[in-house]
Amino acid sequence: MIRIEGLSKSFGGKPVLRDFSLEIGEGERFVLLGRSGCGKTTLLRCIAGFERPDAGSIFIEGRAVNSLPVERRPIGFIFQRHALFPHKTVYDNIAVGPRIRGEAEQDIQDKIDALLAITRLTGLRHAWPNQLSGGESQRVALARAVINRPKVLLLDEPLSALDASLRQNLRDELVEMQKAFGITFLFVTHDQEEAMSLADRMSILEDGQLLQVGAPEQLYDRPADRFVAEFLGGVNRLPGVVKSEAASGCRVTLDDSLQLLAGGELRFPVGTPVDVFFRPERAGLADEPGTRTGMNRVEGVLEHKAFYGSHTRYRVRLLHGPAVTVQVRHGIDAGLRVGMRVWVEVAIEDTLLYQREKGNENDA
Ligand SMILES: Nc1ncnc2c1ncn2[C@@H]1O[C@H](COP(=O)(O)OP(=O)(O)OP(=O)(O)O)[C@@H](O)[C@H]1O
Repeated sequence: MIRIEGLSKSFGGKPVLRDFSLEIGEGERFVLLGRSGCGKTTLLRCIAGFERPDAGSIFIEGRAVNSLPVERRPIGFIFQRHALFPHKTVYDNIAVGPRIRGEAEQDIQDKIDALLAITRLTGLRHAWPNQLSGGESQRVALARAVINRPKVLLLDEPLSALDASLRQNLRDELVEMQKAFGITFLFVTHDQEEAMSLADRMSILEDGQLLQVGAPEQLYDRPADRFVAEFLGGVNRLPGVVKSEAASGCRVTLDDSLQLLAGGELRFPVGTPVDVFFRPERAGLADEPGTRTGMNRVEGVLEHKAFYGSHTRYRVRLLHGPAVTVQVRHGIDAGLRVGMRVWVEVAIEDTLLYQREKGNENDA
């Protein structure tokens, strides 16, 4: 549905997008995650036609749109600061597009009635924008963006101005509406949780290019590089050196007396300075060394405990290494007390390996 080939865009000689390419399938929800200023909005503005790329092509349904003006592209957009017309009611705000195109008033009314029902705004059709909550105005913006039945909807952090609980509800609603309308979504955000919960596929934009494209679970569980791993959630990082290769992965020494087996796809030659990564919630804690196979076990002292309702986070000072964080589901950690000797357990397959960053090679 969307194909972008070799897109480049600079501002004042500073490259923002560099030879950027991406394909998004029909009806797919694709989320682009990136930190502030990485070029997310610039990309959407190029696709929508507000910005002219320096190089590259944009195709929608196989048709090149580079030379089409904004209003001729089959695209709807919702931006972070959507502007509803303050002196128009909800109904009239949604009707703006079809009225400009000269559609019959009865047809417009039928379309808006259906949209108001889907967006749960029927009771607010005569309300004014200043009478709406943040979530309601965002739903009006959505109805307004999709009334022309665009093939593609571009969403630029549309939920970021809302508070956390509302954001979560609206995310679920957005997914339902996207399925109901059958529209292809390209959603950009700097919020990793939002990205993962919305996406069929996602990617991270950094330095004007994509780091890894895939399903959220794939990026989270099998990050292609350390930047993706760190961007998508908490990680423990233990510096070490590759000692030997084993059938199930690389054996890494962290300290003369501590070895771990890392089972990710990334393997490095013996002697390479590496970082072992594992996520706090993929680790477990035990008060005695367990016997299950396929696990790394590291001994330490439980230093700190914080209860979060659904889970508890522990800080464990390793006997032969730094402190690590372990997150355990509530109810399965009975009996663990600060000061105790414990064993941190991480499955070999959840123990990932990345080459140490330049400049930190002597960390271990
Ligand atoms: N019209 C412009 N003129 C000059 N520089 C610009 C222009 N638009 C964007 N930039 C610069 O390009 C870079 C990328 O901006 P962009 O708005 O695309 O980032 P973003 O990832 O959407 O950030 P945020 O998450 O903060 O909205 C920034 O450094 C920004 O200052």
